[in-house]
This record gives sequence, C-alpha cells and structure tokens, in this order.
Amino acid sequence: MSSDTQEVYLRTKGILPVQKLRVLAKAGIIKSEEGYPLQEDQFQPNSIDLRLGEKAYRVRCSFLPEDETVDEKLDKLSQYEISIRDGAILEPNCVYIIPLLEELQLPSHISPQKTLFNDSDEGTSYRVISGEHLSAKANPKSTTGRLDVFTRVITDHSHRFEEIRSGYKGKLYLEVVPKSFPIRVKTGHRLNQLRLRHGYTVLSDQDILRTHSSNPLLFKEDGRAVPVDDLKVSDGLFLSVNLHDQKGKVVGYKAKKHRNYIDLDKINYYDVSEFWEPIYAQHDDHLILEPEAFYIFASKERCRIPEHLAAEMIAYDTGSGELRTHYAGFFDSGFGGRIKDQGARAVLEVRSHDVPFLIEDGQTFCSMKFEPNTEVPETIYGDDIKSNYQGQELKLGKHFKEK
Ligand SMILES: Nc1ccn([C@H]2C[C@H](O)[C@@H](COP(=O)(O)OP(=O)(O)OP(=O)(O)O)O2)c(=O)n1
Repeated sequence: MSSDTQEVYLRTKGILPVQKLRVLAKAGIIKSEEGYPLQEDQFQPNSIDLRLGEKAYRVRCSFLPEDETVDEKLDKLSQYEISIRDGAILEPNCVYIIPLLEELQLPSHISPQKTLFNDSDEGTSYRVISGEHLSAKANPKSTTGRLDVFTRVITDHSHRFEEIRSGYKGKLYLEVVPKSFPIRVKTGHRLNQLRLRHGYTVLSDQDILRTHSSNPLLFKEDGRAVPVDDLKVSDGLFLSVNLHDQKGKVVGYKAKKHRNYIDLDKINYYDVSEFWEPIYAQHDDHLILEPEAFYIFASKERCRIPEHLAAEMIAYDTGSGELRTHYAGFFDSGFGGRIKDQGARAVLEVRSHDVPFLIEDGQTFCSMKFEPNTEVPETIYGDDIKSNYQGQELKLGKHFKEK
C-alpha cells in the first residue's frame, strides 16, 4: 500500500463523531456540489449541517418517490421553480422541494470487515474499513423547528422520509413547508442536519437507567439529578412539559398567524411580540391548546447528553394523533454541559390537531432515544463550539431579539 493511503477503521456500532465525519468527507462519502465546498462550520459534534441548493420547486403535494427518482416525481408534480440564489420567500403551507448542496456516496451492502471505500482527496487515498453498514438519518435543526418550518429529507427510490439506506448514492432533497410564518431562504442556508450511523444500536431502557446512575441525564428544577426510580423509561426516556412558574411568568409562546416574513439571515433581529403571543403561568398549571395553532414550551426536566452519547427526541404519539410534539430532534453530545451544569431544558414544539386539547404541567410530551457515538467527538456542544442553545430555559429561535 502506498504511504499516502490513510486507513480509517470504524469498529464499534453507533453514530459517527465529527472527526470521522471529516474523514468521510475527505474520502468522498459526503460530497458537495461543485463550487460549494463543504465548510468547516457545517461539522457539529455528531452531525453535519446540510445546505440549501440554488432552486426551490413548488410542488402540488408532498410525496415519497418509492420506485422513482425525486427528479422524475418533480417532473410530474412541480408547478413552478424559483431561484433562491439571491434569496426568495417561501409562503406558509406551500410545499417546496429544494435540492441540497450535499450528496452521499454511501458504500454498498457488502460483507463486514471489507474495505468499503477507497477514494482520494488531494493525493491522499482513504481506505475506510468497517464492520457494519453505513446509513444516515436527517432531522430539522433546532432553529428550524422553533420557527415552525416543517422539513424532511427525501432521496431517490425511498419509501421513508429522513432515513437514507446504506448504499445510497445520490442527491438529497429537502421538503420545506413553512407553517406559521413566511420565510426568506437563500442558497447555503442550513435548515437541517444529517447523522451517519455505523450499524444501528440504541441504548435499552436498562442501559439508560444504568447510565443515569453514574452520569445523570435528567435533572429536576432544583438542580438535583432525577432519582433513578422516578425516571420514566419505555423504549426511551420520557420528558414532560413545564407549565408551572410564578404567576405572570412566561411558560410558552403561541405563534401569531399572518405575520411579516422572517429572513433567516437576520439573527437576534425580530421583536418577539410581533410574532408570538406569550403564555403566562396560571395558578392551575393547565392550558387548552387551540386546534392547529403552534406552541413552544420547555421541558420540565433539564437534560444533559454525556459526551459518549448522541440523542434524538422522538415525537410523542398520543395514540390517535391529536397532539404532535417536536419537529427538531437531534441533541448533540455535550448539550446541557457537565454534571455540575445540571442540564438544560429541551424545547418542545407542539401542535394540536382537530380538537382543542388540554395539557397539564408535568404531562408526558416526548421521549429521548440514545445512541452511542462510535468514539467521543473531538468537539462537543457548548464550550468548544459556537452554540446558541446551551444552558437554555424557555427559548425561541435565534432570529428573535433577546430581552
Ligand atoms: N427540540 C429541540 C431540539 C434540539 N434542542 C437543543 C439540543 C441541540 O443540541 C441544540 C442545538 O440543536 P441544533 O444543532 O439543531 O440547532 P441550531 O444549529 O439551530 O443551533 P446551534 O446554532 O446552537 O447549533 O438544541 C432543543 O433544545 N430542543
């Protein structure tokens, strides 16, 4: 083997950390469109931010391609296309498909312990040796969820949103549906993110309890770790909603409809009161959600993601779909800080469907699924990188002015 071939071993199952994502990008497994090289700040502790491409297609309806490519589907469903190179406004409740600048060249299904990929980048060859298949999972970024912008990734011949099978080679497309506010988007904006999985393994409920005993995952409002016997686990760790505070304090926000558009380039810019109605704590700690309105709340518990783990918030299913919580799911390693930092609240994005729905303080709202990282990420959320939501209480997206 020539001296300029770098061997990269993927051994344990789990989510690939930033240092491995960088290598896979160099090896050509994560690629980007010509003229748009990957940027260093796209790399997060265990995900990579994806960027909007140059065009948006307004389509009649959402779809999954099944046995067609996304382009074939667009030929049938696209009503018009717009360039977003210099920015364009996407209107609420319209469905847009935006090809992303990144694409994937995931190695094909082959038997384990073989060289999966061998490509070169500026003279260095990378030989990625893996025991498991590589697949990918996408999710909206937290800021996207907080703006009530619904997004999901679609790939050619796929029958599921957000999940990209091993062996997938091709473009990634983002379905974008602004719900409450019109948004102004531009090529290069980052609405969603992608994780790469080496094999697939999640922490069992027993693993969650065991981890929490030595490396707490949830804290009570008084800063103490939640006693292990009080944790609610069932295929993940449950979190509840906070509606309790001193009378007059804000415990949530409801999106106002028919507002001005939000330019995603403008950070710490918009007045909260123009876009949101505050929800104040009441003495009886409950609230009736108005059908189809969009709300932001915070979790009652403060959570913390140890550096060897990655987490994803899973929408809570009430059984018949009247309540949908959460749109943005990934929690980075390091979110919530070290044990002494006592965690940070998660943001819960909530919409009630069809009927007015009563919610009460402490009501179960979502669950967290934990996956191990294959290695501890070189940088974690918070201290090491520019992070907007570390140590957060109830917090709107970064486009709204801090008080
Ligand atoms: N429903 C959610 C989803 C995520 N988070 C937290 C956990 C994440 O580690 C953190 C940042 O998430 P993203 O990387 O998705 O967010 P942004 O890129 O928008 O923010 P940042 O600029 O801080 O990376 O927000 C949250 O509190 N509530």
